[in-house]
Amino acid sequence: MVVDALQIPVQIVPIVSKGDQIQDRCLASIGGKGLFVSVFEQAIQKDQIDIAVHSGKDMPSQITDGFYVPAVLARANPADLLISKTKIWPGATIDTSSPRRAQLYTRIDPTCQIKMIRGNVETRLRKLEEGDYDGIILAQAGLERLHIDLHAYVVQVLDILPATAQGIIAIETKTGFILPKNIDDKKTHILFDTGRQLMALMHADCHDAASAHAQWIDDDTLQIQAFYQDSPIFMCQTKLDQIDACIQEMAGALYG
Ligand SMILES: NCc1[nH]cc(CCC(=O)O)c1CC(=O)O
Repeated sequence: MVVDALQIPVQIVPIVSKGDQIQDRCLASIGGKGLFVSVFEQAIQKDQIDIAVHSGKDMPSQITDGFYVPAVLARANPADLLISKTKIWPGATIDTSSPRRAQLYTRIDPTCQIKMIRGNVETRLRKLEEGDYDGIILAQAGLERLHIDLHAYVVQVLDILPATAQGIIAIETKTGFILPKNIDDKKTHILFDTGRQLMALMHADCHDAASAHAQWIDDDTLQIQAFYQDSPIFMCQTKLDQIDACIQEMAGALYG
């Protein structure tokens, strides 16, 4: 997608990050903030690559000094999906390694049992097939990008707050490097920055049961929703020039 947008000859350098090796992203127990991005930052420093392409939601809330995000792509659908073999029932066993999904799904079904399985999407779907658990929660955007065929499953769009920057692909590079073509989706970039700034103010990232999710209501109004651990979902609407005040207030209420 990024290569298409840049419209210049690009050399793709595949890099396996620690997160990929462990085959599970943002797993709280193996921790280490920015598991995904640090290896890419090292490759940029060594001039092995010019830019890194990340899933925005896997990036730490604050970017490493000396790096910046010159562009994000237009956001894909940020929804989370609940995938199961048959319609899910109260008390079902649900697979997720995301503290946010565990916290928010438990609010929908307090009798559910959360199981944290390691593995990529294929492994998880196979284990669902084999009956290791009854349901699995995954991001719609990721499933669509991987062209995973879900027609054999029951798929339900979950009414839970998505992760900060879910569905947003972000480009990272070192300060001073200018992209040969401006491919930034400005409106998505505002959502990206707003959510991440609020997460940083809450001292939270994807290892925490927390999220700050911004969306456009109209051309110059944002809606921001956020929660931290067992707090309710806080919501505010703000005009563009008041975003900062709005997230300061929300952070104060959520992370006192
Ligand atoms: N936590 C891992 C992760 N990081 C980005 C995506 C794909 C969705 C996206 O780009 O936002 C996924 C998979 C998932 O959460 O189901």
